Amino acid sequence: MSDGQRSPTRDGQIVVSGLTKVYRNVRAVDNLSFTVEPGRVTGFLGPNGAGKTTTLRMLLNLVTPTAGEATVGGRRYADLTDPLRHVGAVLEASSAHKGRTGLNHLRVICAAAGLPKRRADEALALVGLTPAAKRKFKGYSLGMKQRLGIAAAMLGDPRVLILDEPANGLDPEGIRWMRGFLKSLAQQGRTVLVSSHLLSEMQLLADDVVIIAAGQLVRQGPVDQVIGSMAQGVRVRVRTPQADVLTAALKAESVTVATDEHGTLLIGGVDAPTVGRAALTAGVELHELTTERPDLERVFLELTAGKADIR
Ligand SMILES: Nc1ncnc2c1ncn2[C@@H]1O[C@H](COP(=O)(O)OP(=O)(O)OP(=O)(O)O)[C@@H](O)[C@H]1O
Repeated sequence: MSDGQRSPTRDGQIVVSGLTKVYRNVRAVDNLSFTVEPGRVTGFLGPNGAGKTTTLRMLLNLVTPTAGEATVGGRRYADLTDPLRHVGAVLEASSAHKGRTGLNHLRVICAAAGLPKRRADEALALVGLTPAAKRKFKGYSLGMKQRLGIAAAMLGDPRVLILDEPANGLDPEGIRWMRGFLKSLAQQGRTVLVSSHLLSEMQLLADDVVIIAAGQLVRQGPVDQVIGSMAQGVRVRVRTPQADVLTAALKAESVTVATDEHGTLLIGGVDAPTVGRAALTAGVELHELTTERPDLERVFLELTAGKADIR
């Protein structure tokens, strides 16, 4: 890596260590520590108000921490000699001068950052916006604005990309494009840190997750491991007009039976064929019998339950 950026920390690795931000009466981020590895997409997840944006802003030196620090490749963002060449960031839907074309918008940034003009054309091509290069920003759709924001972040060909809710407002095709694009950046060995509320999308996109709630770390690790760590894994979902009879029949099998708000039974510790046989033996009519595997959404809701309050 250039600029003598060597350190015991791996190039492109993000290390957040004891990071804390206290506003007047709220601990927005509370002694938070985690690492983000290069070559992987890391989903940064948390309920509303968990402290995700504040953390990302501290990483980018836009907010001063009350305590702790965050480094990229062993250096604080403020200490990077040429930050745009190391870290690209997309914090909110891109804004630009309304009358300026997408290409000119990027050229202005290149000029200000001392980057060659051709990077504007390259970055536009990278996000598929070349056909709209000469169109004015005011005519861009929300999806095109998001792409332009990413193009701006890629101008310095950074090793690390940080995005806050990049899928916000995108249509399904836009979301699919974003997924492929971010995965390809990780495959090139870059570090990709993405905050999002869209848990089903994160399950498709992320290799690792960092889950926070109320400013604190709740869980960190590869998505598969985090899902696999669920106390109750696979469960059987049953709808029946004779829930009491089936529950009594299953008690003998020493299984756990819970009921959701619609009266559907959620049965743990047993497989679907066993439930089906118990129902047949007890003469119970079934309207649904399905095996439910844990997913990121279920894990997230279980891990952050009761911590999603507005602070
Ligand atoms: N500038 C500020 N002044 C005072 N409080 C703030 C400020 N910025 C954030 N907060 C508070 O800090 C907490 C964390 O906010 P933050 O925006 O970081 O959460 P978030 O996880 O990004 O939320 P969301 O998912 O809703 O965007 C919230 O309680 C918020 O009200």
